[in-house]
Amino acid sequence: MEEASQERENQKPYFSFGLIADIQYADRSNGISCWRTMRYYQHSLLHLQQAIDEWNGQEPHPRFVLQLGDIIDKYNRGLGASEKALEMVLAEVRRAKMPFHHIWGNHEFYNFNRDFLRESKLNTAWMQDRKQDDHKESLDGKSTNVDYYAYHFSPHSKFRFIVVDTYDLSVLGRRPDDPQHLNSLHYVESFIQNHSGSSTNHLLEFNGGIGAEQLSWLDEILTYCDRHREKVIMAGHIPIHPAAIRSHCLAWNYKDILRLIQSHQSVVCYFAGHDHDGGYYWDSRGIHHVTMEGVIESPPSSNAFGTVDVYEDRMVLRGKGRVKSRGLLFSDGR
Ligand SMILES: Nc1ncnc2c1ncn2[C@@H]1O[C@H](COP(=O)(O)OP(=O)(O)O)[C@@H](O)[C@H]1O
Repeated sequence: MEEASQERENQKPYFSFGLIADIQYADRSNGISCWRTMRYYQHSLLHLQQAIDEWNGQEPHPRFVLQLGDIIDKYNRGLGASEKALEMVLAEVRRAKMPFHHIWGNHEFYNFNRDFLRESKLNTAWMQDRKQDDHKESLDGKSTNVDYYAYHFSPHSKFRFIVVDTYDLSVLGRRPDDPQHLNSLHYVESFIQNHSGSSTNHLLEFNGGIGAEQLSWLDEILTYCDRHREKVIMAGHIPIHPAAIRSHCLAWNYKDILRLIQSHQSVVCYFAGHDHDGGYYWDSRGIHHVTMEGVIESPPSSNAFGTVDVYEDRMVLRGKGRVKSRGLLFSDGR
């Protein structure tokens, strides 16, 4: 028994990656949010610096970082400082020895529209995987639909990461006459009409969902991963499991998303941000739902980021500041 745990301790991970969420930088004094929580708008940049220093100093350093969205705060827009604030955080990101995969959250859409984001450094889909496997079955990393921002990549033959766009269904980021904007309004209206007994607390403007086309793209990728015995780690801004959050921060169509990913044995974990208190749940199908604590609500004496070590049978999240450390075991068959 002791030998087994000793062996475990001596094991080297296949690779590691960093996690950080809700930096929400703005050149603005600390303030209380409408949820009566304290937000540290300027200090969040120092927190990002500290996280990058720590990752750069790790040996070996993490292969990449998943930045889970809301990199700058909505207040920048009112200050006319959206591009400047973005440049400030990206200047920090450039110091990192590893690439960042950026996810888009509601605050990206308060500051910019999709056309801007697509052309910006926050579009990291160029790191998508376009590899062909041994059977010459091609798996094109990027979705063919240009309107949503989702892609996948494989840093190790046994693992694949899928970045999903949880504002694909949304009333943020598109012009009011855009077909997908209208489609999103229609989704909410018809949900309210057809689900009279269900809770609609999460159908808020600052949440959104994954549209039908993206879901079918996801289904295809996950089918490929099931077949090739790859373990899938998903990441999106909005949480998708009601037990992994403390508030109403839940994707509009979380039930559809959960139903889909739980039907594929490849999915082992879903990382999200958005709910700054963080949360965790290991669902009935063995999928770990980790909601990362937000940098913006971390006092100067603390922080909120993590490094995940990936092994054959588990991941280990080493949390810093408000982020709890956790072992994330892969269930049998996952
Ligand atoms: N009903 C609620 N009660 C308390 N906090 C909530 C509630 N709904 C959402 N939140 C909080 O709102 C935050 C999401 O914030 P954010 O994306 O920054 O938008 P905003 O700036 O509009 O609050 C999360 O920290 C979440 O916990």
